[in-house]
Amino acid sequence: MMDGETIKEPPQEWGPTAWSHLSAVRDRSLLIQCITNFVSMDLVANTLLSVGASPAMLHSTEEIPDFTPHVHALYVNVGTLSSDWLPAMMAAARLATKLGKPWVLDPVAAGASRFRLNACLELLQLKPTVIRGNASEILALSQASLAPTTGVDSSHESMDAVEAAKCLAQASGGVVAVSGAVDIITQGNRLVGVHNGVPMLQKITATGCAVTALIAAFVAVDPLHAFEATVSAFSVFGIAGEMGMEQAKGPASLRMHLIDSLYGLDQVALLSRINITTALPGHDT
Ligand SMILES: Nc1ncnc2c1ncn2[C@@H]1O[C@H](COP(=O)(O)OP(=O)(O)OP(=O)(O)O)[C@@H](O)[C@H]1O
Ligand SMILES: Cc1ncsc1CCO
Ligand SMILES: [Mg+2]
Repeated sequence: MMDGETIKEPPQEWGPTAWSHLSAVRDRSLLIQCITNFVSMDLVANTLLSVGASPAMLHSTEEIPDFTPHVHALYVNVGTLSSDWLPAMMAAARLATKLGKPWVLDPVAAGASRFRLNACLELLQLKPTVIRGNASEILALSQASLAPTTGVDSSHESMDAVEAAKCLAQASGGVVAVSGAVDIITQGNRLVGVHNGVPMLQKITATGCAVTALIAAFVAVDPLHAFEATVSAFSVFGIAGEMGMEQAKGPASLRMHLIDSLYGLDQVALLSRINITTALPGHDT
């Protein structure tokens, strides 16, 4: 293989990988510190609880030295960022990095303001294990796009951000994930697409924040394989969305059935529904 060439992954391996990650998360009572936005706190906490993890929404700077050393992973989400929250995000991320704990960044609306973009760039310096955003956020962050985004929703398709994601992964040294109809996950010379999920997930606020929290839990069980953990978390969340949609009447009931489906997801359903590709249309892998 030539340097820089993308490795072709054997897709048949992903079902057992995702199942073993979900089983490990369920078995281990993982403590996940979440410094997340006000909109997402409820869905993030309930998503983590549904897979057996313990969410803790502690965001005071004063508590970080006592608490962060005990967590299995840290989740930082800048959705409702203000200047008084940034020091806690930075301190927690710095301590997690120093202690060798995985931490995951959700750069919500990264391009919406100079303040937010600078905050995200400062957080990037602290080497997140995984960065998960929508296409507009990843484009803004990788500075492939200098135009401001319109808000927290994506105005781009995830495929638009493939090259930006690869650049950001190389620059940051972490895993970069772009959510969308196809979730793109990349690190170094690896790249896969997760095709699970339903469009209605976009009609529930904070499902992106929730899948990032799930990634934090999955990475906590397997910090040395953050790429596999991230792909697994996306497929589990997407499958739960598909199964939830079979019972839902609209976004509000999908939110409820999504959580129930995450809680009840079994091996047979996961193995039969997982849909992962390694060759993306229009991208020569
Ligand atoms: N068109 C689609 N088809 C299937 N699944 C989708 C689609 N768009 C998004 N998803 C899924 O919805 C979830 C949220 O992704 P999305 O890209 O909407 O995040 P986001 O924009 O960061 O959301 P938020 O900011 O509200 O948290 C992911 O699990 C993603 O796979
Ligand atoms: C709607 C909204 N505004 C800031 S954060 C957030 C939740 C989705 O990211
Ligand atoms: Mg988001």
